[in-house]
Amino acid sequence: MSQTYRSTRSSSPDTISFEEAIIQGLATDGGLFIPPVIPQVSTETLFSQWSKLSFQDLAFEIMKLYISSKEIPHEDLRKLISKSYSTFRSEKVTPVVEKLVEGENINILELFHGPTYAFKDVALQFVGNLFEYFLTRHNAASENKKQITVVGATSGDTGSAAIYGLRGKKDISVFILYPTGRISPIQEQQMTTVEDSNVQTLSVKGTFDNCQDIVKAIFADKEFNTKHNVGAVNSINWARILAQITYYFYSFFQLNSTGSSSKKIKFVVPSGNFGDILAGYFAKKMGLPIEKLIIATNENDILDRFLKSGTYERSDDVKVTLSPAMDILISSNFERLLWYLARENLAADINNKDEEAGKILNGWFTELKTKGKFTVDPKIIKSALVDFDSESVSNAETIETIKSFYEKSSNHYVLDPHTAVGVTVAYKEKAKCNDSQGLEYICLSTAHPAKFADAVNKALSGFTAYSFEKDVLPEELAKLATLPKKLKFIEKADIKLVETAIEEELAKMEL
Ligand SMILES: Cc1ncc(COP(=O)(O)O)c(C=O)c1O
Ligand SMILES: N[C@@H](CCOP(=O)(O)O)C(=O)O
Repeated sequence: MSQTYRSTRSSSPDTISFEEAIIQGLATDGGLFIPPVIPQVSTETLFSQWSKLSFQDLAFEIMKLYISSKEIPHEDLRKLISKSYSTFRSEKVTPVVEKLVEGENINILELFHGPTYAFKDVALQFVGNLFEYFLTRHNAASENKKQITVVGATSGDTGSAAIYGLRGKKDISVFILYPTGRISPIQEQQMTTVEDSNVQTLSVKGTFDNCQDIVKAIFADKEFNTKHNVGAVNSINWARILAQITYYFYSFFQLNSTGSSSKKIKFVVPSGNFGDILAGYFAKKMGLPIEKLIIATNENDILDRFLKSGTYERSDDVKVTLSPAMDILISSNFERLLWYLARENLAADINNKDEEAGKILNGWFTELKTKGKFTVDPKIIKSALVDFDSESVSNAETIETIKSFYEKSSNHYVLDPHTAVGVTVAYKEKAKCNDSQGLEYICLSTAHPAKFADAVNKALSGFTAYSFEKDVLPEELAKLATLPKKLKFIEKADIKLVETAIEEELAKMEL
């Protein structure tokens, strides 16, 4: 089994180790690191062994397939996993709430039981501990002490999850860029009220895509990167995707532990940067018999448009929606999927398939940069549609679903607006497909509703029995409003302004 990594844009046969891929974050050619070999798991192993494991044991079985024990000995990997999930409020880490509406096959996979109440915690608690592990080991063995400057972009959730994963960690500083006024008040409070001196938030006048572009440009700035050892916490970092694979297996087993072919499962995933659903693609390719992965987008629907037209087109017109964490125009991780699709469909008959796929991807992404779009061979779309389907959802539909789900579910279940986008898509998919008997939908619930008071109250304030403070808001989040905020404004989405701010703040930090 190969446990090495290569860039999606590389046409060289060279590969790098897991540690290099994680510490480097983004490849110097602008590509994302991927494992060219996806490990396979037999049906026998899945249903006679893995289906009985706890979340932590399952995470260990999956991760050890992607990380050589020469890099992280198994005992250390187990400890890293156990530490990472000890901070979760649910014993199951990511529980499935089954059939909330009587007679309907919609199940909710709750991914928000970590420290910051969003799915990002599942990966970022692990990533924080992984950075610490690699740095401590390096610094103990070398006279050349290393420090990492983590620079991340957020549309609201990655930022706080990264900060909570890395706060107070030795030799690591964290800078998080977010678009001013485009995240929810609680998300901003979560990020800006952390007192640890190694953390700084940067509120940037612009959109999430501007922030993400600046982060990628900082990685490409050789001088700055070499001087500061820039690290990635966004899902450009492979460890983010890896850690998310576990909950696809774990939730599948919660509904179908025997592998019974009459119990099929479709996953519906609210998508923006395509990191969450990409983990589902890896689970499927490893052998988990997922029927379909359904991409659910809000009105920022580049992914849905691509699957329907074959043209990946950047627009500058980001729509402000009620699911702001998905207000994203360019989905970073889509590039990873395209690499596998290009290799399978356009390089199948070539000897050096990996290198050829890299060449193709490089061509597409150069076109995206110069012409604002690229179009793929119809074979790519046909192949993508074997694993994926997609739908987009309007603000009005989002509100309607929060309302109707509250009305008809047991215990008046409150959906956050991102989860509501997914649930709406599940209903659309049900109406569109002639699903077989026994088919179940697992809708990923990517955030706690308390993080998005505006949308939730808009949908539910008409119900006399409903109270946001009493029914939705956890005490831990309510308290944040009273704490002092630490943030720095960046007047323009400009890389130089951001680099200067980082250097000014770094000089003040005692790492
Ligand atoms: C609450 C929430 N839902 C969904 C998404 C979309 O996930 P992804 O970017 O991995 O597609 C995000 C942000 O990434 C999010 O914060
Ligand atoms: N929705 C995200 C955007 C960043 O995505 P990432 O998964 O690449 O970190 C957020 O909440 O910040």
